[in-house]
Amino acid sequence: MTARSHYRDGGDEATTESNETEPPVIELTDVSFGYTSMPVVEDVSVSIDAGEYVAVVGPNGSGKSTLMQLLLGLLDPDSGTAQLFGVDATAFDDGARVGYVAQGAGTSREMPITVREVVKMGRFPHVGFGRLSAADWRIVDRAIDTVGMSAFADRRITQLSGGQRQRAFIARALAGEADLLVLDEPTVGVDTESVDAFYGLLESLHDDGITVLLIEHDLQAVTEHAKRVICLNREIYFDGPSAEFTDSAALARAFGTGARSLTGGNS
Ligand SMILES: Nc1ncnc2c1ncn2[C@@H]1O[C@H](COP(=O)(O)OP(=O)(O)OP(=O)(O)O)[C@@H](O)[C@H]1O
Repeated sequence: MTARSHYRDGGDEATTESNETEPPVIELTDVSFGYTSMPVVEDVSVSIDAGEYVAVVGPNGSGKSTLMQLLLGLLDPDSGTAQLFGVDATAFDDGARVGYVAQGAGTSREMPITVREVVKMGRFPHVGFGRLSAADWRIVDRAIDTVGMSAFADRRITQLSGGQRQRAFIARALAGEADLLVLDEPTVGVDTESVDAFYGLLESLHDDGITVLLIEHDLQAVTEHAKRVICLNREIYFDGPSAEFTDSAALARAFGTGARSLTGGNS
């Protein structure tokens, strides 16, 4: 039995089989980190299991991106431990299992390549830099179709809207058969009409058993869509079901007195 997502099987099965002995996808234990002697993440312990859909929220400069880099092994904790799929995050080397969509991904002008070429890169960990087989190309095209980008497959990535670019990079992760999708503020630059559709896509990937972890500034969107919320402001102020976050005192404590309600537009 495996806790890996069913996306690779064509998504026919709606649930993820779990194995009692499978380690959490992400496990941070008492992690502290500072760029200087001042910690920006302090004593953070978080465990995320396969198939969860989690949003990290917090005010500007509260350590959200730093936390993502710690759990992806891009930064080494000053103290505590960070594990990815049961392995020390900095030593983790099965990069295809993790699809990371950074903020502003694909906006560089040095990237005049098409959506299909971007998504094709998702196969490289599996085939090296060799030629893709017909089966690999089917996986690429299915990934593009899953994110609703078939009509734009030959469009240059630099000629897409913010939301379309996000979809292209999610497709690259799907082509790599990622089990974990990590997104840093994915709806920045996405027009309001497309935000719901974007969350619909994340929901369907979650239904396929993919673990979804995102940083989101839109608190309303978080409580509507993510299943679990982690509210960070150097330390964790709240970690629980998103439905319980709405009126949480933690919201006011983490964001300050101006953010007592989610309808106030604070972020
Ligand atoms: N490379 C760096 N070197 C030094 N300080 C940094 C670096 N990156 C971030 N910081 C500082 O660490 C703190 C946390 O930053 P981080 O980017 O993790 O916050 P964030 O919650 O993601 O912020 P935002 O919501 O504004 O993107 C901030 O005070 C920031 O200025």
